[in-house]
Amino acid sequence: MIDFRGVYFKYRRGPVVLQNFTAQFSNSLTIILGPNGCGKSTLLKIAAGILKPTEGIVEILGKPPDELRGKIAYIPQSGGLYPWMTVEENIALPLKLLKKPEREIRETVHKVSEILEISDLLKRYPREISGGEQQKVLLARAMASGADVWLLDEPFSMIDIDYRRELIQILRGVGKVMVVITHNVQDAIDLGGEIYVVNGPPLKITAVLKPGDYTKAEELTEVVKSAFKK
Ligand SMILES: Nc1ncnc2c1ncn2[C@@H]1O[C@H](COP(=O)(O)OP(=O)(O)OP(=O)(O)O)[C@@H](O)[C@H]1O
Repeated sequence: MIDFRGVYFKYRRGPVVLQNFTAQFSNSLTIILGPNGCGKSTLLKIAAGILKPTEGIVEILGKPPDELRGKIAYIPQSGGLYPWMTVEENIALPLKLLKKPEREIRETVHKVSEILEISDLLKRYPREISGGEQQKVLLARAMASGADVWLLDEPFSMIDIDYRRELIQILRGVGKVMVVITHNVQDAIDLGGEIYVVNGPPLKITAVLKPGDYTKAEELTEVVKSAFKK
C-alpha cells in the first residue's frame, strides 16, 4: 500500500537519512518503532509529500503523494494546529478546503468531537488547551477530513494512559490505511498492526513483526532493544 523504491534523501545541513531505501508497507496498519533521530519522521514527511526525495519512487495506494492531496491526513510530532483558528475551525479546515457545505461541516465537526470527547473545547484556541487535548484535536481533524491514508507521528505521546487504550480502539475502528510512529511498545501491541523496528540514519529496517507475534510488552521490548542495536 505504501511503497518506497530506491529512495535517497539528505538534509542540506544534516545526515543522509534514506540511502537506496526500499520497503513495502502492505498491512493496512503499519507501526514504526525506532530510536531518536533514526529517520522515522523524515520517512513519514516524505510519504506525506512534505519532503521530496532526490532519487527513487514513493507511492501510496499506487500513486505519488502529490496526487493524493486531500486524501492524506498527516499529523506531525509537534504543532500542526493553526494558532489563530479555534479548535472548531482547525477541525473544519480540511472540509472547508474541500468546499463541503457549511451544514455538513458543522455536523461532521460535532460528530468527531463527541467521539474524541472534545466537544467542550470547540470555541477555544489551541493555546488554551492542553498538549494531550491538542493531540485529540489533530486526530479529530484527521477523522473529519475523511482522508484515506493517515500518517501519524507519535500521536498519543501526551495522551494519558487511561484514555490511550480507548483512543487506540477508536482509531482501529476507523478502518483507514495508517502508519503510526511510536516509541511505546504497549501502544504498538494495542494498535495490533505490522511492526517495523528501524534504526539509522541512514534508516534501515531491522525487524518486522506480524500482528499477534507479541502480546506482552516485555517480550516486544526485548526484541526492540536488540533490533535497535543492529
Ligand atoms: N531539518 C533538518 N535539517 C538537518 N537535519 C535534520 C533535520 N531534521 C532532522 N534532521 C536529522 O535527520 C535525522 C533523522 O531525523 P528524524 O526527525 O527523521 O528522526 P526520528 O527518527 O523521527 O527521531 P525522533 O524519534 O527523535 O523524533 C536526525 O539525525 C536529525 O538530526
